[in-house]
Amino acid sequence: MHSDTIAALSSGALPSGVAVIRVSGPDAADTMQRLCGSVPPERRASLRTLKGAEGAVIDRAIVLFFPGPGTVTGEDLAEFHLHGGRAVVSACLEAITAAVGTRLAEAGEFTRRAFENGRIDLTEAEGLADLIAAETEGQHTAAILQASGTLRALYEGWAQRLTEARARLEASFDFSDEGDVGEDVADHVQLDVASIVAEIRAHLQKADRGEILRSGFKVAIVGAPNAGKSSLLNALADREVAIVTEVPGTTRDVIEATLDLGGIPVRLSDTAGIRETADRVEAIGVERAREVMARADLVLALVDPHHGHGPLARFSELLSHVKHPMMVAAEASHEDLAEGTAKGRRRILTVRTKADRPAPTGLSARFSNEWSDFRFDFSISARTGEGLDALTAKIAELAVAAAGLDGEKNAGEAAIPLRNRQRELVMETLHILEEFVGNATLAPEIGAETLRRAADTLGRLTGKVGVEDLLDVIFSQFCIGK
Ligand SMILES: Nc1nc2c(c(=O)[nH]1)N(C=O)[C@@H](CNc1ccc(C(=O)N[C@@H](CCC(=O)O)C(=O)O)cc1)CN2
Ligand SMILES: Nc1nc2c(ncn2[C@@H]2O[C@H](COP(=O)(O)OP(=O)(O)OP(=O)(O)O)[C@@H](O)[C@H]2O)c(=O)[nH]1
Ligand SMILES: [Mg+2]
Repeated sequence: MHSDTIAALSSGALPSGVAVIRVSGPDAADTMQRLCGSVPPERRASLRTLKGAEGAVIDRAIVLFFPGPGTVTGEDLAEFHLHGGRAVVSACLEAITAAVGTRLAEAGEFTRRAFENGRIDLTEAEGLADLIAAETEGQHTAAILQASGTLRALYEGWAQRLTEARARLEASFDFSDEGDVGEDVADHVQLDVASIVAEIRAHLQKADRGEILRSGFKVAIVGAPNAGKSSLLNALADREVAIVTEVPGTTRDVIEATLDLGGIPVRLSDTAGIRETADRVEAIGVERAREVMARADLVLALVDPHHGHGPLARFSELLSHVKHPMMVAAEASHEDLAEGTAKGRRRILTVRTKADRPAPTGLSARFSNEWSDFRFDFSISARTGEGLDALTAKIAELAVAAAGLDGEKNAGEAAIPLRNRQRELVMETLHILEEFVGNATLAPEIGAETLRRAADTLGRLTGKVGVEDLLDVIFSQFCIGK
């Protein structure tokens, strides 16, 4: 338990309709007494006139007192729901911190106390941080699950089973001269640990989804210069994010816009038109376009068949820069293209642009002929909006599927490691357990020690084991007042 009492504005930017100041610690009741003249009935909203040291009225406000340990922080907690003016709030904070032993809270300090007092574990604290940062429905859902303990239950469950397995192994040392008994136990423990390993592997496979929920589903808009890439970005973002001109080679840098599609943050990157170029700046842009394409979860390959941006073979060459095992448009069937990720490849959608313009004739027909038989996934016009809804719906569908929000509804399965910290420790646990599984020659004493290390690593995930060094990093990422 802490001996000092902390206070902070826990609501948002001022001025606001109402501002909430929270006070947590042994002097919370005292603070209430000083400012209100009495401590209101526990856990009941009460209207009080708050006064400062000299008796000046600070505000007439709603106040609440929650006695510990049944509170968010596990300590006595006082709340002042004030009129949200800057002077009101600063006068109130000043009056609160006038007492010796009461000070302003640091970022994340309320949540840190909740953790230190055993009200929540580290994964739940991380879930709370994500909950506050959540901007889309998908992020919201994942954060709620994590804040309410789905990861905790999973990791504590594994740690528990490992501890039991180790206990059985250790008990078997004593029987080792009785031959069979020891071997029998060892076999069973091997089976148990193997099934935990399988569960951990399945859990880690969801890490990509966590990454998508946290940092967004990445969509690269690529194609030859002038294909209409920037126009598509602007149309989807519904604002003029990128410069559009009739000059091929207009876009040189990567331009990003984030949309909320199906509850998933979708990060669109408009890129420089890909071509051989002598222009140094444009060449760098083309290189960046290739990098963006290689990292994308989805590639939108745009073609304006009116333009002589080269034959189908060049388009294939373009798509060959997609990092995953290659699919060449000229060779791949339409179905192959559409089934991109289903076969473990990056997904590519081919998009014909400028659908509002009449079919090409004359000179340009020479180039477009090649495309007349090509079956595009989508045909759009940034100018008229034609086809944009269908394309958007497809992107949303793919983003939702990639984030894994379309299937499993039960909480255990939906538990996704969202953070690098979580992924790395789960990975470490897996590697330790892999030393154990299938290693029949391992001496039981060493096996038991291996299981202990794995359980400890899980303990670092939930914060049960040696994480002092981590706490400053984790909690400083919160805002003041949380
Ligand atoms: N005004 C206010 N609103 C808030 C918070 C707060 O601190 N103050 N919270 C801050 O994060 C969240 C709510 N979190 C809370 C968590 C536990 C308890 C609590 O009193 N728990 C007790 C009793 C539970 C019960 O009555 O069922 C307990 O767990 O023992 C209160 C709020 C969001 N809204
Ligand atoms: N008619 C018509 N013109 C379009 C459409 N989309 C884009 N354009 C025109 O095509 C030209 C090129 O558009 P951009 O969006 O700048 O093309 P880009 O692919 O970003 O080109 P770079 O940045 O040079 O690689 C501009 O003159 C646009 O007005 C469309 O749907 N219909
Ligand atoms: Mg452009």
